[in-house]
Amino acid sequence: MPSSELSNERDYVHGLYARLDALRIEAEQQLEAVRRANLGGTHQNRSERDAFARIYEDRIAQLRQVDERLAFGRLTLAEGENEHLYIGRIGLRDDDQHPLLLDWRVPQARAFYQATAATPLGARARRHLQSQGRDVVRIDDEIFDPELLDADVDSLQGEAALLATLTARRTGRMTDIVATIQAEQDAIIRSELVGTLVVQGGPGTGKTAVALHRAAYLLYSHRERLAASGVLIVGPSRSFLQYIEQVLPSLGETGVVLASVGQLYPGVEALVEDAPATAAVKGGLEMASLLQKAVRSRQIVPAEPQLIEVNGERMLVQPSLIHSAMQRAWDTRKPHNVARTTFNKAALTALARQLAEQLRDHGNTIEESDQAWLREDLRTSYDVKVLLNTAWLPLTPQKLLQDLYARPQWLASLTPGWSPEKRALLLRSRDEPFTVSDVALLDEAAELLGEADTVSDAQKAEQKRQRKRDIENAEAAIRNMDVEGLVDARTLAEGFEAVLDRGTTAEIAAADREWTYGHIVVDEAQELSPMQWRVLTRRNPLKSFTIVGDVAQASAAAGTSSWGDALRPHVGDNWRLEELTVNYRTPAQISAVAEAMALAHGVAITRSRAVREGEWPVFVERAPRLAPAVVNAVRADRALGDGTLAVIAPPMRIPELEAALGEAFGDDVGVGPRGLNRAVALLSPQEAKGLEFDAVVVAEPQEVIDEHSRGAAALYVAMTRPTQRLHVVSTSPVPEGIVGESHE
Ligand SMILES: Nc1ncnc2c1ncn2[C@@H]1O[C@H](COP(=O)(O)OP(=O)(O)OP(=O)(O)O)[C@@H](O)[C@H]1O
Repeated sequence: MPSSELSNERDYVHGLYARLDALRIEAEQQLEAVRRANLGGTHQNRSERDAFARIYEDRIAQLRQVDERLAFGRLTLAEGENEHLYIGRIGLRDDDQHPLLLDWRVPQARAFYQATAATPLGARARRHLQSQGRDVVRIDDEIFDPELLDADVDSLQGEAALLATLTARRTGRMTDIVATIQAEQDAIIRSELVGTLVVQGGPGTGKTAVALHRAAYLLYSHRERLAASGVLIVGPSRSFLQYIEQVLPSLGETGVVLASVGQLYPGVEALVEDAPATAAVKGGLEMASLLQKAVRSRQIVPAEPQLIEVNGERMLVQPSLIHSAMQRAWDTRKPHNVARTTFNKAALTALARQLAEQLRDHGNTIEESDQAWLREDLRTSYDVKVLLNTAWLPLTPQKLLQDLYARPQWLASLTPGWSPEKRALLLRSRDEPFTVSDVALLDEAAELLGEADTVSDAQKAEQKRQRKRDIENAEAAIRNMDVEGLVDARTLAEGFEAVLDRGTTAEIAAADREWTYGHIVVDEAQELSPMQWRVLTRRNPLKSFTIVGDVAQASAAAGTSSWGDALRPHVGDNWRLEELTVNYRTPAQISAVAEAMALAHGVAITRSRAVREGEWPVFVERAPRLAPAVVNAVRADRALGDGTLAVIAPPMRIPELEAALGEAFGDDVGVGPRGLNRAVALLSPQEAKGLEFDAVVVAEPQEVIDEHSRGAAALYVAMTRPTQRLHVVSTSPVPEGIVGESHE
């Protein structure tokens, strides 16, 4: 390759950086000007100024964030004025609005990711630019037009650029892959917004990466539609969210709600997992009808007539009076707490009628106009309160669930077909914290119970009106400040909200159980239980989903082994499937051992092609005592190379390993999500889901398998986390399929 080509690219990219710097300086000056501007002292003016200041600050931050790998590709098109298109992390134009760099998400950039020699999509050649700091250090070309050169085109694009990324050391945080997105991945990222898209692929095939880039792409290309409703990204655990949270800002996207399945019910943060058998029961659809029965059973018609006293007058209330009032409430088909208002009104009217008749019978004159005070007497009567509350008590989801778990007789009366053992799985004391599986049940209960008061509805309506006013104000401010084009009114309005502490769309959405999102991305979706799917479909009535996962990795007891089965109750057969087939994470030697183990244990894995060979074999160590052997394995690994390391062990083994590793490596060791910022993370297979590390030590593999019915899948997950080295340490014979070398 002529070196002048490299120096040409270097010059061009330096030009882009000059433009980037100029834009940043301009934004800094504008920020200064806004801060200095004397807009008068009104509240509105101040919030406008602060919102503008925020926008400039965000813009400056964005321009700084894209400094690394600003431009990474070039497409050569037909000869002419725009022969070369440069692709990068953001779009840049010169002073005459002529494009200098295209944002990776614009339609013209598609060819950069998808062109092949067979279908060049209008491109004659593609060039990958690799940079160090602001300098281009290497270029890789693929030629599609034989006129330019006869070349052997590999099916993986930009091989050198890709391999350089894949072998780079991991930091404990995921990074973006904009520069090296592969064709099969790009097609998924740009797939249309509507409908349900399922992305199936083995470990390390880039499902998470693709899901996050798709979120960024959708927010960019459907901004109008999605900015107001927001995008929800659901992951399996807090550690996973911590791992991915940096990726979206680096893609220029912030208007996204990230939540683990334990955080989907506002106000409850569930961190504890149930034992697998309990999780399986709680995740099953029969819980929906159980909760429905539970609510209904709290609407109680008394068996006997009830004697009450109202202002000295004794009344015998017949069960039929209560039943008729209930019927009126049931006819509304409203949730329990909302229908209760109808019940109370109907019961009070009937009681007032009965009281009036009784008083007349006792010789009093009761006019129509007296009905009002009779009702008031009844409403404030202690006996009436007790009578109506006993029949129809207002309930919270938390209380309903706690009662259900803490009252064995009530549970038994609701579940005549269940065995005592099955019921025992749900029983627990009232003060135990809610678990991850409880979150979907709380949500279901909230749906059945409804809001007891309408204050929140009023608040929501006011929030909506306020948002509309904000947008109108923003439009006016944009006209006044003469900055049309820089920012749209919605973004500025978000700025007002943040400045005035009203919360951004994302914050409001996260706090509102009834919020409906424009799109939901679900990662590790194979782990979701049917009850959890119900929560997500309620949050997404348009059913615009991106669902990524691997049914072979399903290790949760209530997870799924078939997308059709999992999705049928929610979207029927209206979903489309895409598959990813290339493993970018795990070297071939490690994948082969993990796959052999999985196959030997009947796990129906999706085979994938590993993109690279590793430098090391799989290390397998049999030892009499676990903790010292794990410490040795960590030491042996550190001698081979550095980078991030995780010890993945059955939950029961974590305390002894924490003690031993802590003694050997001190503060370098962190347990659970905290470990992601340390040199050595100690995790359960559940916590390791979706993550990756340079090296992994799997402790007691047989115990991982034996732990529950899907233990082999959990072990498969653990063994497919490393990007470089895998060590297996065991005090018992290693499970079938695992072969390797000793450290010695
Ligand atoms: N096109 C690409 N260019 C560079 N790196 C990539 C590419 N695709 C995937 N990767 C990298 O491969 C690794 C695995 O990707 P990711 O975590 O998205 O896989 P996954 O399919 O979600 O895996 P698992 O099912 O095991 O959780 C990540 O480090 C990711 O950045």
